[in-house]
Amino acid sequence: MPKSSRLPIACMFSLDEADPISQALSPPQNESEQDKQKRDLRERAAKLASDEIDARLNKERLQIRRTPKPVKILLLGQSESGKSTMLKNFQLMCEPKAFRAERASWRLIIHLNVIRSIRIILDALASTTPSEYSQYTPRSSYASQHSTHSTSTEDLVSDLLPLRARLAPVLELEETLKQRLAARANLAQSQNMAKLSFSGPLNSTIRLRRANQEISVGSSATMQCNDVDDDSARILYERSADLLQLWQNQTVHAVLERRKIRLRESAGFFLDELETVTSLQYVPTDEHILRARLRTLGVSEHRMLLSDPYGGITREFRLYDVGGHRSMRAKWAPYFDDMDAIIFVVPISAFDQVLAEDHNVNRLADSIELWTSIVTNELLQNSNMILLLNKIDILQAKLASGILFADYFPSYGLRPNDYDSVSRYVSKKFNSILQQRSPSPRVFYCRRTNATDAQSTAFVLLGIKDMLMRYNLKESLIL
Ligand SMILES: Nc1nc2c(ncn2[C@@H]2O[C@H](COP(=O)(O)OP(=O)(O)OP(=O)(O)O)[C@@H](O)[C@H]2O)c(=O)[nH]1
Ligand SMILES: [Mg+2]
Repeated sequence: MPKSSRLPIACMFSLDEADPISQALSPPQNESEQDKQKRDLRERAAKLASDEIDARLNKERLQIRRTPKPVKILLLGQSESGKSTMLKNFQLMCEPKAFRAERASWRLIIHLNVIRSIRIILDALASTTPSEYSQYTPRSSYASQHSTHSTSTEDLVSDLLPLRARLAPVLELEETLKQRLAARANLAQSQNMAKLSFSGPLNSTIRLRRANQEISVGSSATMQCNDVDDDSARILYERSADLLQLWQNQTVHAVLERRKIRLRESAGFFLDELETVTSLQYVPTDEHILRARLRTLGVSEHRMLLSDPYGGITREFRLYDVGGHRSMRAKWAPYFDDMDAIIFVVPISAFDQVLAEDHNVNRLADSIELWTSIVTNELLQNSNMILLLNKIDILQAKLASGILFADYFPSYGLRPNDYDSVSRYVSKKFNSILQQRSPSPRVFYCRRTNATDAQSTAFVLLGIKDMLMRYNLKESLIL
């Protein structure tokens, strides 16, 4: 030990007797024996207190080091692939009470979804000339089973035109509902920015909406249905017979069929349940919430505490949901840093569709291109890649109806046009891109999902959660 360290404390800091610290640390001049003993006692007590504080700080530091890092998951994929629906499934699985507390808020969104479908129908009718109608022979099996209407031009004039006029108040409702929900979203967002609420020690969510859902929902008082919402619901209720008449009209189905508008496969489709969703007592079910369509703008962060059933360890999961529209993809990059996993959602049923933002681009081809850019990204090279081939229910229905996968992907060749072969082919395609293009070797984890089926999706998500929990725990022990 160097000699200087044996010097009295005052000497170690300064030899200058005019220095105020030296003066404060020096024993008083002419100190009596009694005062010296008192001073010694005081100094010993102070040292004891200081040692205790040090010990507590050390313990806390150790605890922080032992607490596993949060597991960070980024949901990626093109618009309408099902990212937000996957997030809803996570919430349903982890915090069902909070999820269900938001039920009432979803009613307005479902009403908006209904109005959107009605607008699509009325727009299609408006752009069809009376002479065109006479050529239509209904072919839809739905139409022939459910319709009570014939297809002549006279019927069109006597039925559809007055119907369109009667439905005008429903269309006017669209703007009112949008504005109301946007206003609430702003209010809820400012509240949520300030509020981090745990509803319990386990399986709870801190909802911190960084931004920008087109319309967001929440269970706060501001998001509850009120009298104004009841007025809108009443308009829909009063027009429900007209809505039903429109949806059951076989000319309508003939027009949609000829224009290749497949409403049943489109997002937020509720026209087959018009009576239920327009009833005054309507409260959305879990399934309806999963099927409701709400476009994401920007990025939102959702935190959940999840427990490991094997080790009883509780981990924080942070899920980031992004808007998948091409114009929003630039906002993803800041979230690439430090992600444990990417859940990449591909709407496999979209093999015969084009992007809403660019009608020259096939949606499945766009997903393949996007996947390539994600797996080759160096910032993400340490993230686990989880591929979800979603919307398998729609894929199955499409293939069964005779739509040929090979018509859109000629490389599929003469393989059977069935669900198993098509999904295996697509999965292999994504895997080969990962194996060939990833900067470092990575395991391919792929699942086929129908995100509107909560039970089967919960099973898939539980597997992902356990896998990530184990992986992340191992990583944090290495650290
Ligand atoms: N039939 C069916 N519909 C699904 C499935 N997954 C999602 N949907 C529906 O597809 C629509 C779009 O899903 P979202 O989860 O909002 O899509 P997104 O990827 O978040 O879209 P953006 O927010 O625009 O990026 C919703 O109406 C969902 O209910 C599925 O597996 N099957
Ligand atoms: Mg979304």
